[in-house]
Amino acid sequence: MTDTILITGGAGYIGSHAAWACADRGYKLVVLDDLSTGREASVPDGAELVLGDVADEALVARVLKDHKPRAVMHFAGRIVVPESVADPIKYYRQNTCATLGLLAQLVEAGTEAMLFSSTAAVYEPREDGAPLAEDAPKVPLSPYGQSKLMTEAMMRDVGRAHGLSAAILRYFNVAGADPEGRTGQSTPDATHLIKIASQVAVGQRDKMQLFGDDYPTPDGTCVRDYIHVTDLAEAHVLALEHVLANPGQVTMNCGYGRGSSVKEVIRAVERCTNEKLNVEIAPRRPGDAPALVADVSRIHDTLDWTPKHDDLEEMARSAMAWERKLAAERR
Ligand SMILES: NC(=O)c1ccc[n+]([C@@H]2O[C@H](COP(=O)([O-])OP(=O)(O)OC[C@H]3O[C@@H](n4cnc5c(N)ncnc54)[C@H](O)[C@@H]3O)[C@@H](O)[C@H]2O)c1
Ligand SMILES: O=c1ccn([C@@H]2O[C@H](COP(=O)(O)OP(=O)(O)O[C@H]3O[C@H](CO)[C@H](O)[C@H](O)[C@H]3O)[C@@H](O)[C@H]2O)c(=O)[nH]1
Repeated sequence: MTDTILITGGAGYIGSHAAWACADRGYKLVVLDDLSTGREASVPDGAELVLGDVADEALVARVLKDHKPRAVMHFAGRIVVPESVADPIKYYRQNTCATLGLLAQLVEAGTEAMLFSSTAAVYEPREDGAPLAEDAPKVPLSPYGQSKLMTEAMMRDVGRAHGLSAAILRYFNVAGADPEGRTGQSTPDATHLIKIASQVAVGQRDKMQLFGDDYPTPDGTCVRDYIHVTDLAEAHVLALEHVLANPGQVTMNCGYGRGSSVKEVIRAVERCTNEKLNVEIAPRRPGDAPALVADVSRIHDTLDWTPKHDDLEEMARSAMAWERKLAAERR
């Protein structure tokens, strides 16, 4: 019998890519999403979309009873770092507390496994940009990162006590869009570098800002480990199959283990169009870490995962194609 997977936030950027990856693999899907930042058209054909709040425990209980998913991939949540600094209650409520309710319902329903979207924002950034292994010190700079770290702790305790298997996936910087153009990053006011630079490259924005060129990094701009969302989605399918076959808990960084500076990203986007982007040097953005690069030993030791899109230009090209598609839809 085909396994059913519940995907919370499956209409969102990363969740919809993971949903398509699961659909391509033949899983039956139920997506629970309130469409607060998600896009209904990004949900794979054939997946059942339940409109609602993941914090609504009665609704979650009903979905679990009706569909009996073998596992849940939990993407739903709030993701804007500066907003979390201004409104921490929202982040602890919608990320941490909502996930506590979800965990309670998963235990009640006897669901086998849960995958959770965590983040590199849980780590204490290193000044030297050295790769961060999963056991590196955790000192989140924002309530967003803290809300994710608290959720990780809850998952471990609940998993241990009640036999809920768990894969905690700490994403580094996710970028790009589905190469088949089925989904992409669709939030109108997204703040992510590759999305913004792609919008400038396709003429949807006049200019962009580069936040800080005086960091203690090789070219003075922040360094990040950018991972193509399609490779990340594939890692989810493999992590799902890993925890279903090997009950227990695993925490894995998701990145390529290579840092790129903001200037390098901008140059990669420029190479896609052979045109200079209009970039303004601006002050540092509060809360930005100088460098965040993943140590990816564990994910490679654990999963048979071979990234296929490890290329900044490819990320930028797919993001640009998606921006053009979104613009055409708006016309
Ligand atoms: N984008 C990144 O670079 C990044 C990096 C690290 C971790 N993450 C994590 O990955 C997950 C997905 O991020 P994303 O970039 O796809 O964001 P997104 O905003 O595109 O997706 C979130 C989805 O969840 C839905 N949602 C939000 N709150 C909900 C609620 N209470 N009930 C039901 N649905 C709800 C939204 O409508 C949306 O479809 C988040 O948990 C985020 O913290 C993202
Ligand atoms: O218009 C822009 C946008 C970004 N940047 C810079 O580009 C780098 C990357 O910024 P992003 O906003 O793309 O990504 P962040 O590293 O801030 O954060 C992302 O990755 C984190 C993990 O590393 C968290 O998970 C978070 O949710 C996710 O948004 C930063 O130095 C930022 O200052 C610019 O210079 N100009």
